[in-house]
Amino acid sequence: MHINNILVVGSGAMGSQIGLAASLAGYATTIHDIAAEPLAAAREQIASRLDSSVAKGRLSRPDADAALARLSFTTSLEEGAAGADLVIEAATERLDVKRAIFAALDAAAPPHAILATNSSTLGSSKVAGSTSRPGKVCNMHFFNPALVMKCVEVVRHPGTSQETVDTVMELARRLGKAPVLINHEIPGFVANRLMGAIRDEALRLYAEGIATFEDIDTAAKTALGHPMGPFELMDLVGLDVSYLIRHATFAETGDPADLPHPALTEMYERGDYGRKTGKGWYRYGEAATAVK
Ligand SMILES: NC(=O)c1ccc[n+]([C@@H]2O[C@H](COP(=O)([O-])OP(=O)(O)OC[C@H]3O[C@@H](n4cnc5c(N)ncnc54)[C@H](O)[C@@H]3O)[C@@H](O)[C@H]2O)c1
Repeated sequence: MHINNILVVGSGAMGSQIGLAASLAGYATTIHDIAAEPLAAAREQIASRLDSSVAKGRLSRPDADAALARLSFTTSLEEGAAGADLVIEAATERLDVKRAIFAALDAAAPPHAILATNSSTLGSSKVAGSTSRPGKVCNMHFFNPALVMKCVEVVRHPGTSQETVDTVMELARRLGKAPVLINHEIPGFVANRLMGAIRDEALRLYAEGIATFEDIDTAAKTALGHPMGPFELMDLVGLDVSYLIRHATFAETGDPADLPHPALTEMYERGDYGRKTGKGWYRYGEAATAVK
């Protein structure tokens, strides 16, 4: 299926960068949000990101201007969906919100349009039933920051059609990404499960007093070539986010092994969320560099 027009729903951390990636790849792209403020902030951030790419010589001025001209912004879902061939939903991570969005998209988007969700934790089978086109629904899971990270996980639910999978994989390639296909929905998909396994082992080693968290981070970087240690990564992602994801996973699986590690719970309850609060495993100064 040929894609010309893309709608991105949600203009937050992920939606704004997914929208920019699509317009840079040449697609006429609309970004929608329920509120005008985040939409205006996204537009401003996109314009300044393009300016800085031009200043660094990574993008020509005409290409930056053309990318901005291919983007439009709207608070009307109906307006944004009307001409869309493919929608990437990147709104707040709440099932009720996403179900309502998918029902509205189903009513407003052309019958051929594919409806994908960028959700990290909700398999698309949870929203496909809100539409009359479950075969055209899947996860298209980008990583943060979406402009930079190459991986996109395309996750099919049992009813996703092969044409939908092929179209979304091809779109990801056209956005300059390296898509991976996940054949069955599983909490955390693949990349976050791998990351979770490393994080859990790091927490276990630390809690048993085998090594300090600083030394565990050092080993991950110097022996495994990871750009960041698991504790540094938890601070970057936000300990609150890690904590809430573990609870959401536990709610789905009922497996006590999926509950957050006690060290994580303790920090969450203290309000030490990592970089965003200035203290997590490490302490962060004004410039958000670790000062320990
Ligand atoms: N942040 C990450 O690292 C990350 C990584 C991969 C995937 N995701 C997924 O991306 C999605 C968005 O995450 P985010 O971090 O960008 O969140 P965010 O909070 O930065 O942005 C969400 C945006 O959605 C908007 N919104 C809320 N309800 C809406 C509605 N009904 N219609 C339209 N817009 C609505 C909000 O106003 C907000 O601007 C989530 O599903 C999340 O699981 C996030």
